[in-house]
Amino acid sequence: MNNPNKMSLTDLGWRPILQQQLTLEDLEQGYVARVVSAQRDVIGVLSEQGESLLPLRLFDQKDDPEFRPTVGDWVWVDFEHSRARVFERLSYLKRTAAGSNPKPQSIAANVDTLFLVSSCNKDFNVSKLERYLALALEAKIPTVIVLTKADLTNSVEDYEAQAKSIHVNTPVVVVDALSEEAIDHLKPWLVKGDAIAFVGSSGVGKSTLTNAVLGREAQATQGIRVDDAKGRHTTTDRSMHLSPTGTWVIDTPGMRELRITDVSDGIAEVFDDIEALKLRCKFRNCQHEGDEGCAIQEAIEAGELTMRRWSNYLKLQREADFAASNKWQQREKHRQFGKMINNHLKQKKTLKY
Ligand SMILES: Nc1nc2c(ncn2[C@@H]2O[C@H](COP(=O)(O)OP(=O)(O)OP(=O)(O)O)[C@@H](O)[C@H]2O)c(=O)[nH]1
Ligand SMILES: [Zn+2]
Repeated sequence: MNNPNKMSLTDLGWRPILQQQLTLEDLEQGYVARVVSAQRDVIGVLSEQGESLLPLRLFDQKDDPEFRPTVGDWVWVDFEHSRARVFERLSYLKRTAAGSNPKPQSIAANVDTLFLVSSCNKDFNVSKLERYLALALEAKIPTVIVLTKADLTNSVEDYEAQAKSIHVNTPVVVVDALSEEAIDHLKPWLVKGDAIAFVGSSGVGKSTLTNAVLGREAQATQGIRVDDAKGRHTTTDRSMHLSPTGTWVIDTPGMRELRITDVSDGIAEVFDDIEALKLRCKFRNCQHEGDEGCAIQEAIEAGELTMRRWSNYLKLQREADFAASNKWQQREKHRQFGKMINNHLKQKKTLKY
């Protein structure tokens, strides 16, 4: 059957480094595809063969929320023998759902550029941007901060300067997302074959920018409530769309649920200034609480480090430590349970023979 959605691996965003994960045998027995949509039991993929739907049960990793295929993933499929596997990811973004037993949920894999969207109004919050950026850098995704609603403020420069102060290597662009030029500001990152994604609070303009990149009429965007600067949540599906210029846009649901999981590396990267200062404290075990020769305290007094940034660093670090310890406790619980079962089986065996 003629499949209209046949695409070359290059157009799908294939990277030579992924080749290392393929054997000659793999290529003889199966094919490589990219996941463009994910539902509960089935994923949609595109490949040189065209478009197809694959049941999740083909994958060994199907029961692990972190390793089952998600949007953006590369997969290898041997349909004849009902086998499939997910490639090791070049980047991976997940979130932790709320609740007493938080399970990680995949947001996207192999994203090339993440646009962290906030707007020049009450949504703008440096500590929140630092939090998102820590997650993005932990996920190993090059990130750009996009400030929307430039047309609704007189203090664009002020917002821009604050955003730029977060991390030297993270570019900041300021746009009126409704204007025709908005897309020009994002052009440097809209590379053919690359996958991009917009994250940020509800109502900041993610759908508007997505529609601009995809060249489609704005749909499903909703009016923002002026009084509390909160928009309604309107984006729900999780899939990857192709723009007219060949860039893939991964459409993610609102990320209000984004929580700090185990992101100590991301935090260290966002706050590299603080990490560098800590090395300059007089004593190696400095608690940075008024200790003699504390470089952190000195930087705060000199106005080089804001109390806000320091407090947010401590707060995010505490959350990350907590998440890490929780993870360890969960693993320990599993280990103990496994041990109990083993002992039980052993006992049964002894009884039998
Ligand atoms: N004036 C102005 N309005 C904007 C701008 N960006 C977005 N809006 C408006 O703000 C509202 C919310 O924009 P959306 O694109 O739906 O926001 P979103 O981030 O996708 O929101 P969710 O789907 O809820 O996550 C819409 O009414 C947009 O038209 C901008 O730069 N300037
Ligand atoms: Zn110190």
